[in-house]
Amino acid sequence: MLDRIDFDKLKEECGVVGVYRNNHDARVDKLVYYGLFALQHRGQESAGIATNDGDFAHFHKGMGLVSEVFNDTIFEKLRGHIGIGHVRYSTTGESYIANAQPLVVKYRRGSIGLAHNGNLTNAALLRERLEDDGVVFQTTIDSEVIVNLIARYSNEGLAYAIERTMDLIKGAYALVVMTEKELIGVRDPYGLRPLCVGKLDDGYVIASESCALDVIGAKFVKDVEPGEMVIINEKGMSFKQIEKEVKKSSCIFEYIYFARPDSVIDGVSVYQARKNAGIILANEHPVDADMVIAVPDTSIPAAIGYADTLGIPFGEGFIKNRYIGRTFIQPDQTMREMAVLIKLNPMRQTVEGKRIVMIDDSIVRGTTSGQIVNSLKRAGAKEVHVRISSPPVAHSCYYGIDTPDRNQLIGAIKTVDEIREIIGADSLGYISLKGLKDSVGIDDDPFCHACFCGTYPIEVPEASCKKTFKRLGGEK
Ligand SMILES: O=P(O)(O)OC[C@H]1O[C@H](OP(=O)(O)OP(=O)(O)O)[C@H](O)[C@@H]1O
Ligand SMILES: NC(=O)CC[C@H](N)C(=O)O
Ligand SMILES: [Mg+2]
Repeated sequence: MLDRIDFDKLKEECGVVGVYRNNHDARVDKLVYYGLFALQHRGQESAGIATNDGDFAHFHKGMGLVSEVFNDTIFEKLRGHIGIGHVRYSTTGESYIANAQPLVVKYRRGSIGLAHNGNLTNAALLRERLEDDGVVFQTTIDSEVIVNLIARYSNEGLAYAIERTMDLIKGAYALVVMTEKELIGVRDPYGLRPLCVGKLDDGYVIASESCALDVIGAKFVKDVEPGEMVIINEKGMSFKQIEKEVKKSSCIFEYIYFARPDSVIDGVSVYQARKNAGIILANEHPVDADMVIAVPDTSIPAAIGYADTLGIPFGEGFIKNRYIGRTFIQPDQTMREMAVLIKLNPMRQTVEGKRIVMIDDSIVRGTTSGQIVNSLKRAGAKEVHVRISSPPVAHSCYYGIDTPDRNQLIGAIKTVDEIREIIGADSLGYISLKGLKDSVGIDDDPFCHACFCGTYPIEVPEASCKKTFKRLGGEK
């Protein structure tokens, strides 16, 4: 049997988009599609679009990339002036078609479509309670708990149902929810996952990142605030603050790695935050070298900031094969070891004989750094100094990043010097947590940085981990 290598270790986060057009004869299918296309970096396992024409819901979901899942025949049936879409990276429940989103449920009041980015920390418990009440689940994802609760409370309208549901669900969620009449977006009270709103000439868009608004010609209106709901219907767009009690704790990893650099999240340009991190990293860990290189693509802005600050030329040290998908079929163990090289090939022409500073955004298991430092040396680099624009990842995330068990996190089990030795670097420096926070530059530390410091904004009961869900779902 062929072996599969997972190239995307912590890559994705799920992306959501919702579009509402005032004219009931207008269609949203292509707008949702292009919005999802812009959010593809957030999830590559499955993609789906659900629309509503005012009377009926239509949907299509499939495994793979947005471009692989949809075609003209499928668009034919995705009629309607309201629509939502989702690209998935699984956090609770396996990656298979039944777990693809959006979820669409039909019941006596009509239909509810829901797309979720994030991860609930009490889904297992809520699911058990719902099952005790006779609810039957069709998927093993946490998001189905949310849609069930919304349906249960929907006798007084969608906004009320979501509000009631928010009293019960805990954890990370940025949702877009749709009925025959309206589109609602909501961000959890901690604001763990991003969500923003834009305006079209004839309607509105809600999306995980502002880059999705740009591609469909929507004008950015605002970020949805933590605990805030945006309600879009025939009366226009309105906002309602649901919860204010907790301290904002948005995921700082969005700035480091997840989000696209052309997005602006909570008023901060992701590109600028990454570049600032490079500048701060240069001040915290300078080194005498001939060339600064990035591990493409995420760390390019940080590498530019680092190079500019120390007056060292920035160069291209790797060529990235852009055609590698989520998994790569490997014939044998020897090829397995070449996996990272297939993705990132060093440029002998630029690195040979030079003292190189290699900037990457993070070290999680240490696989990438270990293999590419080695490959740079084989390509003739005289010295390789590694600088990382985030602190050591030493704690698992329960809010939507698929970081492995703690004992697989190299930052949790090894010292910086041990890691330097393991990856074969001549020196290794990580940005400090303070430096990272300063790079984003928002006062009062409105971030979750539990993966670095181990302080979790929301309690994480053992039973809520995804393994429990896999068991509940009877999966392998
Ligand atoms: O220490 P590791 O376990 O190797 O994880 C860290 C690496 O993973 C990510 O890259 P990834 O290859 O997932 O995606 P990218 O090409 O978008 O940077 C990240 O940018 C680091 O390069
Ligand atoms: N990465 C995510 O946001 C995942 C959403 C949801 N928990 C799922 O597994 O489908
Ligand atoms: Mg990388």
